[in-house]
Amino acid sequence: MRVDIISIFPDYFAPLDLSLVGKAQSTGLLSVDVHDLRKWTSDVHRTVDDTPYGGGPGMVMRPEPWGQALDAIGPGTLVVPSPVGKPFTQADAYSLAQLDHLIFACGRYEGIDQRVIDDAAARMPVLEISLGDYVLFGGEVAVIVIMEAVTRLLPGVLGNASSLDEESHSAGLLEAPVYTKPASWRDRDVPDILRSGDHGRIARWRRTQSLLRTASRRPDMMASYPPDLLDKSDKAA
Ligand SMILES: N#Cc1c(-c2ccc3ccn(Cc4ccncc4)c3c2)n[nH]c1N
Repeated sequence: MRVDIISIFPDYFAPLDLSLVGKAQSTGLLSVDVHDLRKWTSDVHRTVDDTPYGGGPGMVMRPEPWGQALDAIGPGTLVVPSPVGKPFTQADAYSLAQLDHLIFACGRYEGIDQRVIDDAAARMPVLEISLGDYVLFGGEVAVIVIMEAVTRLLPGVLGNASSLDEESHSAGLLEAPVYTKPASWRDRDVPDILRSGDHGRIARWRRTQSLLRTASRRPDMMASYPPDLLDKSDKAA
């Protein structure tokens, strides 16, 4: 997978060289290039913003530098983090992980001139994505989140690919609680079932915990969980 990131704060993406994203790059599963939008400005002040037509607070990102940047880097699938985007989900991460070339456009100020999105959409797929219902300063942190969610789904990145199957949001439910040694810590013991060695019972216990946790914390997920996937034993949970 090839990833290009365009931002006025390219140094923001240094963390992508750490952890598994960095490993994915070193093993050739992923190539990440970060571009400074100001590279495509032509004035002495390298201006990327201007006042909004129609008035209003703040500044808007000028279309010209973005147009030239996307002409140079595209085509690919353009991902634009935005407070008005579609909420990002694990399903979106899976979809993005199938693609060959992602281009992330990191806006700042009050956003990017709408004509940049419209112009790009005429020659490549454009996805406007929101992390959630709160307002950030810009798109950079969203790109780091999306990059982490997508990269961990690339074949070969996670040592134990089966861990993807049962983790939260992949199976449509929240995952069960996890424990490790010691068996007792501050007078709190690991549930006996997890130390029983009975993998069938352990699997049923985890399923029950997953359902209980999801019902308690995310009734919205329970409501959209396919009823036919709830078997008889679950109904007793
Ligand atoms: N993804 C995502 C986001 C953003 C976000 C993303 C890109 C930009 C570029 C500029 N801003 C600042 C801004 C723009 C418009 N209105 C208010 C503030 C951004 C916010 N905020 N909240 C999210 N979940």
